[in-house]
Formats: sequence, structure tokens, C-alpha cells
Amino acid sequence: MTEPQWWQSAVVYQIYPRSFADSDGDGIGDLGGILAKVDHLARLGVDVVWLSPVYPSPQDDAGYDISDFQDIEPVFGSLEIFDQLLAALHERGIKLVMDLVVNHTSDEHAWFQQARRSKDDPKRDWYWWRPPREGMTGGDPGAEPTNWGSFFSGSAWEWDESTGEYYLHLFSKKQPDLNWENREVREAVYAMMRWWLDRGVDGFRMDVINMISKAVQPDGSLPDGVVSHGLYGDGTPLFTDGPRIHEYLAEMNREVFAGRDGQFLTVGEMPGVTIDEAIRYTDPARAEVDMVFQFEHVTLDQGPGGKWDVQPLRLTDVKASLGRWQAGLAEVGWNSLYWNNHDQPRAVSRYGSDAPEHRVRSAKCLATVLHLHRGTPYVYQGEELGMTNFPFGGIGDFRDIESLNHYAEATGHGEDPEDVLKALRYMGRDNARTPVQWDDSANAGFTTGTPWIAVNPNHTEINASAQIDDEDSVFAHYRRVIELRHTEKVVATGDFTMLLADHDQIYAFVRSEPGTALLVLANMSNETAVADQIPDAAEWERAEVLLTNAPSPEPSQPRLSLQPWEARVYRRR
Ligand SMILES: O=C(CO)[C@@H](O)[C@H](O)[C@H](O)CO[C@H]1O[C@H](CO)[C@@H](O)[C@H](O)[C@H]1O
Repeated sequence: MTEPQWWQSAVVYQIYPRSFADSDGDGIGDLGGILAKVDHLARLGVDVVWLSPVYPSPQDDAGYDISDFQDIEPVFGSLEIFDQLLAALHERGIKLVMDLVVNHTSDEHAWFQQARRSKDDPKRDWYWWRPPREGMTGGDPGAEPTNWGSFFSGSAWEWDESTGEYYLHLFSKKQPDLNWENREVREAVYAMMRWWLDRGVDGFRMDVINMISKAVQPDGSLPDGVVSHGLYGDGTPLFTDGPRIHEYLAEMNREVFAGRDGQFLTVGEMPGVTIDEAIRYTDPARAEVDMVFQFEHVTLDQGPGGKWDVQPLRLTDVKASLGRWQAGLAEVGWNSLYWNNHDQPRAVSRYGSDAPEHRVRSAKCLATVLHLHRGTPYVYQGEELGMTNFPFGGIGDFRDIESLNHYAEATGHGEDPEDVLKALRYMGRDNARTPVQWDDSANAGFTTGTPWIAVNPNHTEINASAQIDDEDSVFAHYRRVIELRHTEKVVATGDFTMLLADHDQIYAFVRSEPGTALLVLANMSNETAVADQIPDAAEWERAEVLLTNAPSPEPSQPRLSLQPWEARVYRRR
């Protein structure tokens, strides 16, 4: 990689506004709530906040369905409060990255309202409209222009009776896809992005940005997908990393960032992206995006049946996947590092252990392992407190459109509701969306009202106020690993070498640069383990311990023995 970039030694904190902190007692988090907690972020030591959507939205998909890109949803506040928050973060040296959701808009966005008025409307071609399948009647099952399924169950096409055509929506039917083939659409998006940069924001997290280029055929048609399982064809190969995607991202970078002063960060959320494609996206010489969110390690516990076909997670698979991406982007490109976000189950419940005897140490272990990899780490709100998945009961406990639609479709096709609920309880996105646990009071200090989704009952034990001044807390450990990236250049840019790849308990690797080497040893299991098979074990045994989450081993024990979920970082100069 060329010149070291500021974001190589930065740590990003993701805020999901609905669930962070509520300042007006309506039970929904808001910008005022974030403003009141900026010192929590400063104390943690993060460098950037990624703010999930706060724009006007009917909230069909919790804000990822935007009806106005250049304003703030009243439930979350106003542009005035937004400016106060931006100023408060900048005063503390923290940058703010907005969520850019431009693969689709809300169907209540003025653009779509216009487009659906008539086939001749100048905005019609801003979206994907197609007639029913040859010889079929619109609205009839199977008449959809392609057999693609939506990510939120059902077809990816919605029949519009008034104009006699279908429109495409890869997500909910209230999220029609924008047609990026149309230059007017692209220019409107670039103007909107410049508007936010002029307001002082520091970059964008780009929602499903590798889906904006569809494989449209010369005759304007879109091909069917292969039907392997389920009710619909798999359209993903026909809109993931599509034919013009690199052209669009290079154009966006030129039109929005080129020649603009400032230190910005852009990260593309890219389901299904490969290492080869990620290198093309993040190669600085190509000026597309700085880094991508890849999904390989968050699909390892998903069987051939997809997301809800939950399978056991094996450490060797996790290491193989993350190791591949470390090696793949070692020379060119850059990784984003994350265990969880607003779409994934809580890290400690999925990759660690949320059993009472292991939760705290495994939360710290996960932090050490992830933050010592080469890439930019992302902390999801509450992860720094060791928050866990929620003990969901029936479908009534869920709020997320993806889970609700899946439950309706699966049980509607005869699946046992209890089986469907079992998968939702483990993999459902609502696990990440329960309110942040600030203290042990009734609603965990999140709101004085009734929370839009229930607070995890374990907030009486797991909360910020119990941890903020406790040097042994998960919070304090996150502060230390974040500080390490700021103080140790080898953590930011050192080479990565995986060790013990086949060991099913220990995650071990070395970070090195001329003059310094770090060894990370982590026992990611509920049983003790000994890491004496590592190269130069004797030298490492005598090395300085830079960071640990457990008391040193008893003299009687092998020096490289590790308690369950114990993680150590050694340094050799
Ligand atoms: O949640 C997922 C799987 O359960 C992901 O596949 C998710 O659908 C995908 O990562 C895209 O997510 C993004 O776009 C969606 C549509 O905008 C929105 O619902 C997600 O919250 C957002 O992160």
C-alpha cells in the first residue's frame, strides 16, 4: 500500500439511532440522545462514528427506506440538532460518517411518487419498471418480469395496477431500486453527497453499494436467476458487482471527492463480494472506495438453505475466512474488521460465549482478536459493554421486517412456527437492535418512555454505568485495544501471519514490521488450551505481555497455556 492513510489507525463506532439513547421520552433513540453520550464515545477513544440512517423515512426498514435524503426524520431530531452533534463530535476529534442508501429509495420519496404517476413521467426511468412476463397477466403469480426473490421474502417485483407495469425492489416493496443506468439519477445522488460534505460530514458508509449495477441485457430485459432452493430464482449473480459497478464508483469518487480538501472515509457494504473484487474496489490507484464490508465470516453458520438454515460455527472456518482476507488484501486494498452490526446477531453470543462464567472474558477476547488484525475495526454500539442476544419469545417480540416477512412466508408454506422462531431467535437482526444498556434502571437509562423494542433483562448486570470506572470491565478492555491501534504502528500497518490454522480452540497470529513483532494468542473455547506448537515458542514465552484479559498462568502451568477465552498479546522488539 502507498502512503499510510489516517483510517488505517482509526477505529469506527457504529450508532443505530433508534436504539442508542432517547432524549424526548418517546421510546425511540434520537440525535439528542447521541449528543448526550458523546463523552462515552470520547472516553472509549474511537475516531469515527458511523451513523445509521436518520433521514425522513416511513421506517418500513427502520430508516433504510429514505423519503428525503437532505433532511432529518423528526423522530430523530432536526438538521439543527444534527449540526450540534457534528460540532460536538468534531470538538472531541471524532469524525462523522453518514449512511448512504442509494441502491433504493422509499416508495414515499418524491422521485418515486413522480415516477409511478405515468409511464411518460420524466422520472419514470429513475427506477426499474418492466411489463409482465410475455403472455401473462400482471399481478398473477409468475407474471413477474424475472423470478428474483426479494431479500425480505416474496418476489423482488411489485405490480403497479395504475400504470400496468412492475417495479423492482430487492428489499421491501416500499424500497424500489434506483436505476443507476440513468445519468440523472447518478448526478442527483452525487449532488446530495456533496451537500452533506459541505455540511461538514467526513464520509459515507454505502449501503449494498455493489448492487447498484444490474446485468441488463442489450434488449433491456433482465435475466432470470437459477432456482436452487426456496420459491424464487437467485438474482444475486445478476446484480452483485454488476457490469458497470467500477465505472459508477470511480465516477462517484471523481464527482464527489476529487479536489475536495479534508480527510474522508468511504466504506462500501458489499454482500457477496470476493477478494479479487475487493482488491479492485479498494486499490487506491483506482480511487473507488477506501474499504469494503465483506460478508464471508458472517455467513459461516448459514447452511445451503440460507440465512435461516443455522449451522454450528467452527473456529477453523472463521480463521480460514479472515485469514484469506488478510492475505488477499495484504499488498493492495484494505479490510474492514467487524464481528457484528445492526444486521447481525451480537458478537459475544455468536462468536464468543454469553454463558455467565465466560461472557466478560470472551467479549474481551473477541475485541483483542479482531482489533489486532490488519484493517479498520468497527465497534457496534453495546459491543463495548459485552451486550448479548435477546431472549426472544414469540413472533410478537420481533420488529424487523426481514424477520416478520420470513416468519409469515415460512409458516405460510407449512414450516413449524417453533422451528422458524428458533432461527429468528439466533440469527434475527433484532438481536442487535435492543436498546443500549446505559444503567440498571427500568429501561436501562435508554428512555423515560416505553422503548420501541424491549430492553434486554440482563441490563441489570450488563450496563455502561457499571463498567465506565471499572478497569476490569469489557469497556475498559475495548479502550485498551483501541489505544493500542493509536500507539503501535505495527497494529495499524504491520504484516499479518496466521499461526495454528487447524487448531480448533486457539486463534493465533503474528503482526510484524521491521524491529517489532506482536504475537496474539487467544483461546476461543470453553476449555483450557496450550499454544506451545507456535514457532519460536521459547522466545515468545519470555517476551513482554502488552495486553491480556486474564491473570498470568500459575507457575505450575505451561507458560503458553490459556484459560477458556483467555487472550494475550506479546511484543518482541
Ligand atoms: O441483513 C442481512 C442479512 O440478514 C443482510 O443481508 C442485509 O440485508 C444486507 O447486508 C444489506 O443490508 C443493508 O441494506 C438493507 C436494505 O437497505 C438494510 O435492511 C440493512 O439494514 C442494511 O445494512
